[in-house]
This record gives sequence, C-alpha cells and structure tokens, in this order.
Amino acid sequence: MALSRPLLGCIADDFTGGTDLASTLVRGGMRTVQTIGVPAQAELHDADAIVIALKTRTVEPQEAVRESLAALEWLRKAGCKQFFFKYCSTFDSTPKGNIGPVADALADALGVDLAVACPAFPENGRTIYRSHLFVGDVLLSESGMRDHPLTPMTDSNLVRVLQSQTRRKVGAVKLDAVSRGPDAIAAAFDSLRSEGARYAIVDAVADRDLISIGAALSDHPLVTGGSGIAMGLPENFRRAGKLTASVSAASDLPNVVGAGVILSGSCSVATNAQVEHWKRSRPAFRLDALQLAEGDRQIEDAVAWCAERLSGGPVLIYGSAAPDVVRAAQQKLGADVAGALMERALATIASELVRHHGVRKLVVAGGETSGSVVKALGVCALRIGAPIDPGVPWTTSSGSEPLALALKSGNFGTVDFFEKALSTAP
Ligand SMILES: Nc1ncnc2c1ncn2[C@@H]1O[C@H](COP(=O)(O)OP(=O)(O)OP(=O)(O)O)[C@@H](O)[C@H]1O
Ligand SMILES: O=C(O)[C@@H](O)C(=O)CO
Repeated sequence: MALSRPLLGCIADDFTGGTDLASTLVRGGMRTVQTIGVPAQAELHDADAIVIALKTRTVEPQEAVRESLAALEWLRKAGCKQFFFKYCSTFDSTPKGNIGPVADALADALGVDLAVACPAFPENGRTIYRSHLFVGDVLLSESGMRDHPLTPMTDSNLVRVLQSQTRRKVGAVKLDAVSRGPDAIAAAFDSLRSEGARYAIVDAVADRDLISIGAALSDHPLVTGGSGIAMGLPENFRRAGKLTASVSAASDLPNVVGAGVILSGSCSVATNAQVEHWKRSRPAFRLDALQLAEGDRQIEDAVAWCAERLSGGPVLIYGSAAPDVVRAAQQKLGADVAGALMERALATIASELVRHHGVRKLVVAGGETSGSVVKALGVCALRIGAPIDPGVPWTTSSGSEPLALALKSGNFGTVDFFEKALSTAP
C-alpha cells in the first residue's frame, strides 16, 4: 500500500519544542512523527505531520539557516505543502538570531510574502498583547527569562526583538482584529502586505484567538511561532477532507519496561522548583559546572551513585541551579563552555545508564539538554503520546526496543511534574 503524503512539515529549533508542537498536533488528531535531525531515509511511515527537531536555537546563525533549509528540502520532497517553523513560546533568541535569520531563509525558499510570528501559548501563560509578550502576569523581560543561561530575554516588544534580527519589515496584528475572527485577521494581513511588512507579530491572549488565527492561515505556506498557533491548523486540513485519523489513534504508544531517571539541565524558575520538590522526598545527585571543568570524575560518581539506587525507584541527576550559581560558573568558564560541559555530562550519564544499568524511561528537562541527551542515545525518531502537562507528552523512540522519553521544556510543567511523569510513563 502506498504511504499517504504528510500534510504539514515542521522544523523545530530545539527538541523539547519539537515534542511540544507534536503534542499539539496529535491532540488535534494529526498522526505525527518527530525526527531527531533530518531523517536519513526519504520517507517515513504514515504520518499527517512530520516534525524535524533540530538543535539550532543557539548555534551560529549561518549554521541554523543551513540545517533549517536542509530540513525544509526534506519535507518538501516528502510532499508537505504547508511548513511550520517552531521556536520558543518565550521567543528565545540572541541579538544575532536565530529566529529572524531562519524565518528569512525559509520565507525566501518558499517565496512567501508575509509570515506570521506568534509565540503565544495561553495554556502555559504566554500571551501577547500590543505585541508585548507576557509570561504569566509579568512582561517577558521581567520573567525568569531575563536570567536564561544562553538566551536572556530583556525586551518584551516582539516587533522590536524580531526587527533587530531581520531586514524585512515587521508589523503587528492587534487583538482588536484577532478578536473579530478569521476574516478580520486575513484583512489585517492584507493591509500589512500593502504597507510592505513581511512579518506579522499577532496578538493572542486565549486559545480562541489562536483557533481564529489558525483558521486564517489555511493558505499560508509558512507559519512561524510557538506550539499554540498550531492549535487551529488540524481543523483546516480536516475541513479540506485531508485528515481522517481519530484523536485517540494518533497518540497510542507501546509499553516500555525498565528503570527510570530524570536528567535536568534546565535552570528555569519552573524546573528549579520541580527539582526542589523532588529532592524533598527522593534521591538526587547534583552536578557542578566548575567541577565538571576539572575532568570526568563527577560523571563517573553520578553513574555509580545511580547504579546503586535504581532498583529502589527513579532518581534525579541535575545541573539545574539558581541564577547566581550559574553566573559564577559562566564568569569563570564562559557561558558556552559551562553549558556545553553540563550538557555533555548529562548526555554521557544518560547513555551509560541506558547501556549498562537497565534504564528505559527518561525524563529530561531543558531543550538544549534534551538535544544533547537524545543525540547521545542515538534516537532517530519519536512517536508522540498523551500529554503529561500542556506541551510535554510522553514519547517513545522508534525501533524494536523503544525507550520512553519525556522531553520537558524548561518552563513547563507543574511543581510535581517529575513524579507525575514517572507515574504515567508508558
Ligand atoms: N549549573 C549550571 N551552570 C551553567 N550552565 C548550566 C548549569 N546547569 C545547566 N546549565 C546549562 O544551561 C542550559 C539550559 O538550557 P536548556 O535549553 O537545557 O534549558 P531551558 O532553556 O530551561 O529549556 P527550554 O529551552 O526547553 O526552555 C544548558 O546549556 C545547560 O547545560
Ligand atoms: O515553546 C516553548 O516554550 C517550548 O516548546 C520550547 O521551545 C522550550 O524550549
């Protein structure tokens, strides 16, 4: 039987962002496969959407563009007709990019005149009003994101942030138009086009706004944003008679047997609270960036420590730390080196535990961290299951002996996320 062609081709700039988007699409009834990097083979088993997860959020802009264009090329060959560039709901980027440069390259390759840029995700507290991004009750620049180890966000005005990363004109669609529904939104896109704008930062404060924006995007070849803006897309395909799978069939996962660990490299406010919550009653091992700079001793100690305890239940290994601790390590080592040391340590520990100590279920906190861990485990593709919390589903790796993986975006999840994840593992 011939494979059905995928409808939506997505490129995510990090791995947790990929699973977040894939989870939204699965909830909308699209059978979704997430691949780790550009797949080696030309086709994948039946899927309505394919999410190619890259690790391009903080690499040099030219490298991010090169990898994103390679992913686009693969998705086009696979038959996708609409494309999605997924970045963080907190617009994580540096003054060099990579949101602007990657979006520019994708828009050029697809001949797109206007693309939306909308990271809103109200279910997780990210709302946009008058182009300003809020995280919960505060502006982005006043949230924990101002202290992010790699992409500190100090400006909440997304028109200004995106404009600093692109030569294309950035305009705005205000909530006034969004709340009037899809036709008013489409009309607002037309007026932006006539003013020469090539990007539209679109306000959204509730799911109903995202559904309306989604409906107005049915003929947009390129959509850019967080996973929230994908909420309205499955319905466009369904209305066109192209989507048939039931929502439940889209999220079935195989059973996985084995020990569980949590690896946390995120230093976000939410993850730090989740780590503290876990430590109150369960075993945890802290990694220190300064000690990791001295050699691999701490990695060996962590593996031995886990091996002794895994038969008693899941354990946590974490680099997650408060902003002052992270700053001290960064001042001594440089932010890139400190981050890379921690990522390498967590990735090495993960692969040792899987290879030699029976670990099959891994909860990983942090996008960059997840990228490093999943690459070290040699995972090529993920099936997406039901959400543990909004934006974080359980997944299983492809192949005959799947691993269960929950890749948690730094800021997502309730305070008891780690416990909840392991008690609902497939
Ligand atoms: N103690 C530490 N000192 C310095 N850097 C650290 C420390 N602990 C973790 N890091 C680094 O901080 C970075 C955190 O980024 P990561 O993307 O993993 O988390 P996040 O940004 O909170 O998650 P997300 O991208 O999903 O929002 C990683 O590069 C990690 O290695
Ligand atoms: O959009 C988000 O916040 C997440 O999916 C993410 O990208 C975190 O890395």
